[in-house]
Amino acid sequence: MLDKRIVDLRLNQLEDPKSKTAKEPFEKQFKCGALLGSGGFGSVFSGQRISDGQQVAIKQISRDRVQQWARLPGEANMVPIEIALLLSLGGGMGLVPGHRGIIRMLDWFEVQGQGYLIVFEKPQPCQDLFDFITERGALEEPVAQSFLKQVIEALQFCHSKGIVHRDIKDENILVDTRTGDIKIIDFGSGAFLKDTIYTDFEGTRVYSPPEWILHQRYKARPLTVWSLGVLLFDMVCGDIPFERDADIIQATPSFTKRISKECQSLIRWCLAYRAEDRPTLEQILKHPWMMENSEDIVDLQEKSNIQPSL
Ligand SMILES: Nc1ncnc2c1ncn2[C@@H]1O[C@H](COP(=O)(O)OP(=O)(O)OP(=O)(O)O)[C@@H](O)[C@H]1O
Repeated sequence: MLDKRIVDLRLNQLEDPKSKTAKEPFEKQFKCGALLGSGGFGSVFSGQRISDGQQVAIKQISRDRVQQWARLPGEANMVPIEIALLLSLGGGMGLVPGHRGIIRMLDWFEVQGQGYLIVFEKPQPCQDLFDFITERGALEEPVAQSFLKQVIEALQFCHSKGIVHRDIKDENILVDTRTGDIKIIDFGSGAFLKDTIYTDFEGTRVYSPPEWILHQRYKARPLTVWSLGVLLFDMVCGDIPFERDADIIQATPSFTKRISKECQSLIRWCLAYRAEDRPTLEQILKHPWMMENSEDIVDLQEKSNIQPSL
């Protein structure tokens, strides 16, 4: 984890490579606050936009930890693939409309010689789904259904833009604890979508499918659907189904809570051993468990302890 003092120093040393286009430097536009979380690729801080006080999240990425780079159209320099993917997803910068289920990138900056800063919207109040489940325990099935539906709709949008996330898990989903709306974050392990085989993977092993564990090969869509099976199990049981490689390749989840037959059947379908036996995203949305009456959010709040505010 990076020391806050060092980060402050870094923020003070910022140079904006696009200053030719009269863009204000980072430190003139944003104030950096407390550490929100840190992981494989960097650290995320809360912050504020100086012009209007809007709450933001600032992700600091060290150059030496970037695994994948991409070239932006018309630019000579490479950028971390997370920036390229977020630009393709639109929403925050430029004119491309985004999707309500995907976090909006408000801006990004290069820190000369050191790395990058990405500024995101920060829903208020919000909590990542890992913390949400840790605090409240397993979710009621209607709440899990609402979250899964929103995640799938956001993923369909990503796929329609030619992007695969590759690291769907509870830590990468933000919950607006007032409304129950979710947003997918962290495209740092993502890629441009292709129909052929991938042989690289920087996502989370316990969410990865048997074909990756056994052969280090996978296709994007069945990998995504497997991770949704792990996520759905995690939501309704309060923890992930598999910890060890040996359990992943068995592909037989043991339910630790009383879960409806329909929900179990959907989880088992997503966690089919053979990639070709798993459902598509469209088939998941049409599964009988997903078609069960989803109550409106007021009802969800009553059922699930979603708090009016934290
Ligand atoms: N826009 C945001 N608003 C609020 N919190 C956020 C936001 N983005 C990230 N966070 C918090 O910071 C944590 C880390 O974010 P993120 O996953 O993007 O970083 P990372 O370095 O790629 O982490 P990892 O390597 O663990 O995936 C998240 O789990 C979440 O708690």
